Amino acid sequence: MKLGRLNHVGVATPSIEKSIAFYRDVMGAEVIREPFDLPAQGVKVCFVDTPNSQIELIEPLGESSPIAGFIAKNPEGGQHHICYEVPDIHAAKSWFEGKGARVLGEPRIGAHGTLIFFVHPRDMGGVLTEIMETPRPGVSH
Ligand SMILES: CC[C@H](C(=O)O)C(=O)SCCNC(=O)CCNC(=O)[C@H](O)C(C)(C)COP(=O)(O)OP(=O)(O)OC[C@H]1O[C@@H](n2cnc3c(N)ncnc32)[C@H](O)[C@@H]1OP(=O)(O)O
Ligand SMILES: [Co+2]
Repeated sequence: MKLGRLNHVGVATPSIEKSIAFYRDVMGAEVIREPFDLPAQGVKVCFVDTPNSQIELIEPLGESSPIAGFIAKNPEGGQHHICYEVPDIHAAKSWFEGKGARVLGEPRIGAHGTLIFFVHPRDMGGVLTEIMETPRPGVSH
């Protein structure tokens, strides 16, 4: 497998509204997209565009949010994961499993509307890693 484009850096926050204000007023982010809920993934999401990638702000949504534990340990929030693009999500899943890495669950639809999965941080040098199928041109995400 060839290292693909860094699609986004996931940043967990207890308050997406406060984080939007930070990226707008301190970091000078021009375009702030509207936050949206991803109940199936247990997060509220807001993408902040950078010149060459995105910051994905994520806030726990619901009791069983997968980031509730992270926010409990890091009440101010913090860098949570990184996401790379791949051309074929299923081939990528087999690749990581073949390398003995723990793929967390089956591929599912992520915040860009394409299939994603996560690889356990303990198998990735301590970095929770999201793998995402590259959005198809002309398909809105
Ligand atoms: C999918 C929508 C959107 C998108 O981009 O499309 C998103 O990205 S949503 C992002 C939120 N969803 C997820 O993160 C799903 C995958 N994550 C998980 O399944 C869990 O967070 C998991 C398994 C990585 C950790 O679960 P939990 O926090 O409940 O377990 P522990 O606290 O026991 O942690 C186990 C072990 O991992 C270390 N850890 C936990 N979180 C992270 C992290 N974000 N980065 C690095 N390391 C992390 C933790 O310190 C523990 O280490 P240990 O040495 O065993 O103590
Ligand atoms: Co993500």
